Amino acid sequence: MSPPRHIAIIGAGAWGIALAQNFARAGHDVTLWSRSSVDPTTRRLPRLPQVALLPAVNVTNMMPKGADDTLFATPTHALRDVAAASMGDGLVIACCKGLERDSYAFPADILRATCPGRDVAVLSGPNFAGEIAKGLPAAATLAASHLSLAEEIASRLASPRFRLYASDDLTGVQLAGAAKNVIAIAAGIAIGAQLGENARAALMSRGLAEMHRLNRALGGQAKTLSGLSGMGDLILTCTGPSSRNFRFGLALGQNADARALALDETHGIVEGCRTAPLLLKLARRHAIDMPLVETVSKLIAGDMSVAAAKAALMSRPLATE
Ligand SMILES: NC(=O)c1ccc[n+]([C@@H]2O[C@H](COP(=O)([O-])OP(=O)(O)OC[C@H]3O[C@@H](n4cnc5c(N)ncnc54)[C@H](O)[C@@H]3O)[C@@H](O)[C@H]2O)c1
Ligand SMILES: O=P(O)(O)OC[C@H](O)CO
Repeated sequence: MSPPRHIAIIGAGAWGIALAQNFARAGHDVTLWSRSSVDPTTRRLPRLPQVALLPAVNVTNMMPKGADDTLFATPTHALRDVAAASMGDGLVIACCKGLERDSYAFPADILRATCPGRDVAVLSGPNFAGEIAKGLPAAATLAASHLSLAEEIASRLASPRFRLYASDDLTGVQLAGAAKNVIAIAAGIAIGAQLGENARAALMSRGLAEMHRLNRALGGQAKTLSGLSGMGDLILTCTGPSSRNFRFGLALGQNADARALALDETHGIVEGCRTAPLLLKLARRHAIDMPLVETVSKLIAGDMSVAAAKAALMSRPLATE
């Protein structure tokens, strides 16, 4: 085991709380920052009153300073503001999955801009927060600009319950993390609209093909998409009923008022809703065809019905694999 570190987690939603539990259990000194005020007597967070944190987690609404490592677990759209307010000179790790509006920046690019001079890494993989919080076994990719840096970070943050695999492919890891949420919405729609398991598998495979095309254009490595942050997270999010992206798609496929649900962040962020139109624009900038992402964007915007989406995707010109 590596020596305990002072770890700051920024963002006290499902993922921030789970990461705090994980690192506290592994023996680190953890400070969890919540933007809402915290009740110090119960150590419970007002937005998630059912969550009682391990005693080793120090909860604060003052931005922690002097941490060895700072992990950001807010939604992607909030990252720039909270990272700009973060203090210290230690490593910063993006744990959110998505793209920033207007800039189309991935989380690590946002951290590079807001935390100059600090090492930047990304943590991404098939990880439902609820399972991590319980200490169930899991694995993820830890990416940094150099493999040696990624390996060093992985070795000091991994634990017997949470294995970390090092990667130097920041682009591939982040593209996969952003895109799988969009494909998971498509998978949920297919199941919600009773289009069948064959349709879901086809959407996952063709979604992966779209991810490969954009990944190549952005300079990411193909092998990343076969790994934990690629296939691993795609499988989990498209098939795990606790995925919020999948559940949102399910509701949309069942004709429920899913758009209102997605915008209500008290049920947790559905990152794929924000990501879909941004990913489509990013793809168009690189002249990459992403018909599935385009279709999901239209469905989310209410510009297409599920029946029309099914007809459009099934009548596209036949292609090779
Ligand atoms: N939940 C998971 O299983 C999981 C796993 C891996 C990665 N992620 C990613 O982590 C990120 C966060 O997800 P989550 O599940 O914790 O979401 P969540 O909706 O449960 O929590 C989001 C947290 O961010 C805070 N927040 C929102 N806007 C903010 C702002 N402008 N400034 C400061 N804080 C703000 C909210 O108060 C809340 O505490 C997402 O990008 C998600 O894709 C989630
Ligand atoms: O609940 P979701 O759909 O945001 O997915 C959570 C994680 O990203 C799964 O790895």
